[in-house]
Amino acid sequence: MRILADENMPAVARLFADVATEIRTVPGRTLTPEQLAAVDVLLVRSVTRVDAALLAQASQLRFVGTATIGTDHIDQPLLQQRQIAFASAPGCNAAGVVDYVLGALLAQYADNPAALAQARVAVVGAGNVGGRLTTRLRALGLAVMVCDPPREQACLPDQDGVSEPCFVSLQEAFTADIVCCHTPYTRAGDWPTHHMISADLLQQLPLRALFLNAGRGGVVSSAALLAATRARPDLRLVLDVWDPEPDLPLALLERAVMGTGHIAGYSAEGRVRGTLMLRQALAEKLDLPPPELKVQDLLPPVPPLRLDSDAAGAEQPVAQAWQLLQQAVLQVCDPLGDDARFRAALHAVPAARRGQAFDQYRKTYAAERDRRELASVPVERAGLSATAADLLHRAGFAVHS
Ligand SMILES: NC(=O)C1=CN([C@@H]2O[C@H](COP(=O)(O)OP(=O)(O)OC[C@H]3O[C@@H](n4cnc5c(N)ncnc54)[C@H](O)[C@@H]3O)[C@@H](O)[C@H]2O)C=CC1
Ligand SMILES: O=C(O)C(=O)[C@H](O)COP(=O)(O)O
Repeated sequence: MRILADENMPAVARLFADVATEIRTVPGRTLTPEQLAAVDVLLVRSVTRVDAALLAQASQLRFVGTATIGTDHIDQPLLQQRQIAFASAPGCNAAGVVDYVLGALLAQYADNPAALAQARVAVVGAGNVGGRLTTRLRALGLAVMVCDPPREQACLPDQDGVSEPCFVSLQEAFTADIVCCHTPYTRAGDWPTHHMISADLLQQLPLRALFLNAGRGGVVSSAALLAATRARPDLRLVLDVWDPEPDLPLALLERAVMGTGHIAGYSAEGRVRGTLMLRQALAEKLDLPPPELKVQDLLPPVPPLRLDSDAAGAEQPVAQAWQLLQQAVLQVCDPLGDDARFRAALHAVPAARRGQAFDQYRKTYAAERDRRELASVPVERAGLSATAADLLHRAGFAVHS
């Protein structure tokens, strides 16, 4: 079986070696129809548009897998019509996105992290990512409302089987202090998300509200974000995804209080889990042996986190606990550092090479930034107050006594 994979697919050799006669890796953004001529299995990421043009010479193709949650880059009806099996990796990097959001919010409440607990949050799109985010924020004591009309109409419970008690409209979501957007990018259906969030809607946000998009850039146009922040300079934008990618307008990055290059889901676990899920799906669809390795076999163990509880000050247990949480989350997942590296990468090149710089930033991030999920990071309970240990546990850390 001949496998062609994106060069940024971690652990592909280890996971697919037993079922492949050949594994070739190539840059996903510039994949050509010729490269697919004698290929049985294609493994892609979000940067490869899998459509009729790309598959023009793929007469041998039996399976397409994308190691991503989003599937807007795949022509699924075409695959069905050509009887090519398809799999994505739903939920693979959802925990990583939630860690990123938590890090971004704690960084934005730098002076007084405990004040985050008082913020009213709206989560738009409450699937694998938004559902987990809602659970995590509520566990930390935040009031969270949820806007997800498809889920509301279908009376779908979240990934933990819980029915959402706080569904609101998009209009109402934009009365929150923090709006986090985690919808897919869709152009059809009852609730298409293409440019769903308008400049008018953004301008209805309360003073100094924060809008975070870690779903897909196309859900809100750059023009709308620029117009809204021109009219309302107090609004805070945290953007991980852009319209368009990779050639985003630098003017929008200048307006954002935090900007990163589509890396919210780039935890080491999330990326390896994505490849592993494709290996599992290939086994099921083509009746092959299942993979023998698990996520933990493919990653090194994580050393315990070192926290400086003295630096946080002990006079107020709740305030201290939030400061420790901020310290802990930002050590593991550092959106401020990611933001600085992103700006530096894009400013270092002329406009014509910005798209390449965007891709290079993501590639380097994935290869060099060993970002682990909070759930994999051990925290020693000794030396922590009961309040701090409890808060770290509720944030998702593996707190050990
Ligand atoms: N920035 C990053 O690194 C990452 C971005 N993503 C993006 O986040 C998106 C969401 O991921 P998941 O939660 O795993 O997807 P999911 O499919 O599990 O959940 C999406 C949710 O959005 C809801 N939704 C759909 N249309 C909506 C609308 N018009 N208004 C409100 N809600 C709507 C759906 O009902 C569903 O509950 C993905 O499609 C992907 O595009 C995912 C992972 C990483
Ligand atoms: O899973 C998704 O959907 C995402 O947006 C991923 O973070 C995309 O990562 P790449 O496939 O572009 O590396």
